[in-house]
Amino acid sequence: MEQNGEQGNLSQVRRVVLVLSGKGGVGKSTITTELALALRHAGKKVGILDVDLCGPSIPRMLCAGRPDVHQCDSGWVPVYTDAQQNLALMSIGFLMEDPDEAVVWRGPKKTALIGQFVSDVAWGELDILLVDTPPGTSDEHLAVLENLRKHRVDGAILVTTPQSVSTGDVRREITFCKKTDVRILGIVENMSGFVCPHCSECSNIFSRGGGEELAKLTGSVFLGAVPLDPLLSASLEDGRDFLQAFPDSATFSSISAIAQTLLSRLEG
Ligand SMILES: Nc1ncnc2c1ncn2[C@@H]1O[C@H](COP(=O)(O)OP(=O)(O)OP(=O)(O)O)[C@@H](O)[C@H]1O
Ligand code: SF4
Repeated sequence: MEQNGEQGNLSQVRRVVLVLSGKGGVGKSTITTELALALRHAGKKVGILDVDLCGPSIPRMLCAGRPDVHQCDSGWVPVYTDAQQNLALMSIGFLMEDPDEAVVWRGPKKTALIGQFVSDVAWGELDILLVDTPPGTSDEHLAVLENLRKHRVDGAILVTTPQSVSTGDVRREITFCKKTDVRILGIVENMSGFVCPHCSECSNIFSRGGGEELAKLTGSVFLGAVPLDPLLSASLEDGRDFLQAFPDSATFSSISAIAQTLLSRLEG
């Protein structure tokens, strides 16, 4: 593919933020999607780069389907999920004919593909690009970092659940960020309490507050907690904008507050 100069495709992207989690299923893609929507509601021009090869779920959450992606002179053209073109998405899933094929790829093939993918999207002007990575820490993460770093990486958000805080997965992420010199913008505790679908009362079915405690212990910032909310999972299944549909919910307030704290961290 014709290139647009060194990392030219990211040259108009003001902030680049990685979203990491110690293990799968903790809601990393959910938090990426909801933060992107909250930032867009706050008037920002946002992009999501979904490099989760083994489970590219963001297109489903944003109801983007499997579009034919096109190339222009400067790279792959992202898919816009809104009429105003304020939320751009590029998923590695768009480029795979068979979504199961990545499972059998060997390490070098994965890292080469990810490296090229990161460099080859024609983002245009963006306030923030959120990068949804695979769970854990791997060579794929290093390939993402190496390629983004030619332009910039402003930091990482770590997503955890109350239970995984105690298993050490998040600590490994923190060590990864420290070793690779990536600024930790903060920790998000997801599935923190359960919102009753009948009365909207939030109950703590698991322990709560572990993310905040971990943030204190490791000298990181606690960005906030998001409850397990059946209305949120239903919205994600339908590809509906939860923040637009439920602006009075406590979950809406939590997500918006996290987005605001993130913005001030990026400015600070
Ligand atoms: N706060 C929440 N409230 C309701 N449902 C949630 C919440 N967070 C995540 N989920 C649901 O949990 C499931 C897993 O979430 P998600 O795909 O975001 O996890 P993940 O960490 O990105 O997983 P992986 O990286 O392994 O693909 C999804 O079906 C999502 O809808
Ligand atoms: S929180 Fe209230 S409405 Fe919901 S299940 Fe419990 S008692 Fe019923």
